[in-house]
Amino acid sequence: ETEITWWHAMGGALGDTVNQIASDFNASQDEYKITPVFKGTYEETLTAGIAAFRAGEQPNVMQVFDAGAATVIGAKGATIPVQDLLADNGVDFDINDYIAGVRYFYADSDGKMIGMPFNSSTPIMYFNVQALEKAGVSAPKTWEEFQTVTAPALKEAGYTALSQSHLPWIFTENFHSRHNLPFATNNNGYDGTDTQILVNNDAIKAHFSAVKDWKDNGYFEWFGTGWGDNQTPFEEGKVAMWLGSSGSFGGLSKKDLPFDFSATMLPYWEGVTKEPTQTFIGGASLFAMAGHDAEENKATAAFFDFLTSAEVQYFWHKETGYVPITEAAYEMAKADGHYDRAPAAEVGIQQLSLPGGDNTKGYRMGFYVQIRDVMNREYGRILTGETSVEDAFKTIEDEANNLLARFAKTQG
Ligand SMILES: O=P(O)(O)OC[C@H](O)CO
Repeated sequence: ETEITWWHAMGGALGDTVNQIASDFNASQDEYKITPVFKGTYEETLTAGIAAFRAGEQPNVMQVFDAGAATVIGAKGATIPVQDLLADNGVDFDINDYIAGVRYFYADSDGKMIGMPFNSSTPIMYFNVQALEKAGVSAPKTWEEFQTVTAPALKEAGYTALSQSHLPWIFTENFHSRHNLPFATNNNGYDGTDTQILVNNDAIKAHFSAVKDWKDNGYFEWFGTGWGDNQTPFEEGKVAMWLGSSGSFGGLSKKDLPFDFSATMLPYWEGVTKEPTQTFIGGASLFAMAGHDAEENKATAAFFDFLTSAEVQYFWHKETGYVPITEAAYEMAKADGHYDRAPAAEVGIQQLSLPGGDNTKGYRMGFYVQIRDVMNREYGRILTGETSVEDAFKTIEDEANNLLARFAKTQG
């Protein structure tokens, strides 16, 4: 039996599902055994993986989140492109089996898939059904509706209207995609590494000015950069609407919440666009780390083959809320009546399937994890009144461009 390891960042209910998939794989055959190891947050898992690679102790499979993708894809020799791994080990692979939104996010500039899409999500709006009923409103489609109708009514009914769990992901990266606005030069970073960020623009500055006003009016609360810090007040029924990941659906469903919840698409600014576009995938993918022998690589390929089967993908989607990454798994979910039973479970994939544009496929920027740190620091300073929106975005632009220039140098 060949043993392989899988480092991941899936805690709580997600971790239970990861363990279940690993056990099912191990039980499905007797040649290979995979051991999943929880390594903490996405950031901690990436840091641990890079350190392990430098020490020659890397796992066979490493989960890398969206923000770390450019860095890992750019680290030549650190991973085996998944498309090569599968072909070398006789596993059928057709990129067109994957839904359009996930096909090229973890691919190189030639369209070769480098990372195996695994947990693909998108940010959506969850809401407390009874809170909205009490306030006599429905979930807003636009931010204009939010600030003029929904939030004042919810405040009157005794609720903070909104919280969110990831300002860079939801209010920055997907803000640009939802409004089809360019986020970086070079085709949002996909066409080269001499890229500059385009985050210092009027639309997002107006958005953050509005968010600060909402906070000052008691319509919005920011509980810090921690994901759970912002989700918990929603679960407790204090905050009526919460922007989180479609991958939070399963965890919320398994909790005994004191209200019914549902979900809808991420609002947009009608003043910015009358034709809102799709968001792009978040979450993470699995990379096959280089430096292992042929038998272990064969085991990794077998595991990826198992993982991407329609049955396993549908199980993962149903349990967690991460979107089905293959057309076959999506069809299986529909045929099984999953969305008849839980309509909110389809919101993520529906939002990913809205009309797209030139700027809706995400971004490719190296050292982006550090760029998010700069954003989080500056956004926190905006919300606590320590800096102005204007100064914060100038700082983010300058520091991000310095990081991008440093990354470009590492790429030769
Ligand atoms: O919470 P997830 O897994 O949907 O990931 C959200 C973001 O994409 C993380 O960068």
